[in-house]
Amino acid sequence: MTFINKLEAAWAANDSLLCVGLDPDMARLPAQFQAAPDGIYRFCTDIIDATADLACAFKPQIAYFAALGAEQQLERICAYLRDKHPHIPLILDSKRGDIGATAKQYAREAYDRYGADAVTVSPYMGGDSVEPYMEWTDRGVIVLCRTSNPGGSDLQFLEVNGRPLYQHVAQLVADKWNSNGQCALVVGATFPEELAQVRAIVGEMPLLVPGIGAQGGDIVATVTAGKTTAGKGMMINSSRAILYATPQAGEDFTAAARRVALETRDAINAAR
Ligand SMILES: O=c1ccn([C@@H]2O[C@H](COP(=O)(O)O)[C@@H](O)[C@H]2O)c(=O)[nH]1
Repeated sequence: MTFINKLEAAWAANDSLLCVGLDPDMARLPAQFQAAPDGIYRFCTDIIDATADLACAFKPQIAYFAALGAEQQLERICAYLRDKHPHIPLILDSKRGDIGATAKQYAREAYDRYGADAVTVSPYMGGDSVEPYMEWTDRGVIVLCRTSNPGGSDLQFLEVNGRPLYQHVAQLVADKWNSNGQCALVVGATFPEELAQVRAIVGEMPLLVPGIGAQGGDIVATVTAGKTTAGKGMMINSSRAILYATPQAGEDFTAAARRVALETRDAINAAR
């Protein structure tokens, strides 16, 4: 099954456009995990089990693991997800970009080592730098287009031939790079007008949309701008707001994460 098929099945099975981000920050983990050698693995798998029926994808951000030398725990988390929740797509957020020979190694890292269904990549080294990822025809290649951070405007908003650069990226991916139908784009929820522009350019192509939750993006504006005609087409990511949800009376961290994930999924669905 391809990444796109798996994503479509997860959208339907869980009635969800919510992508749960896995960004384990040691300082914010519950105390019982901070001292444990496999604390990151246990924290992330607990979050996965608490939210798997509410999510259309999980997205570990590799920096949170690599910074702690915890790549082996990430490998185990990915294996756990594939084993226990095989119908939920795994997106490795690594935002790689390099010459083709090196990109081939990054592709092996994402798809072989971690078994990811899809990986995020930078477009700024051009077509030959993303080609190696495309050779894995059953996997997804999610290209940075209009990122959620304020500084994304420094380059992505530059006018080139009368259009902002991010629109050229969207057009290039839609017209050329997506010949196998395996591409998606990253577009931030913090910029709904640009999200609507990208949707108009790329048709039904899936969009990975970070920026709700901790970054403050508006869910209704995001869904209105980014949904396809069928009311789908997005993986709307929330990481910190779910991982570190403040427990209410009687809740532990998994119940709090589940409550916020449920509220977020339902708020997204109400706007579809
Ligand atoms: O434009 C982008 C691209 C990627 N991200 C990543 O998404 C999550 C967002 O985390 P929150 O806690 O929900 O803010 C994180 O892993 C980023 O690296 C992004 O935010 N914006």
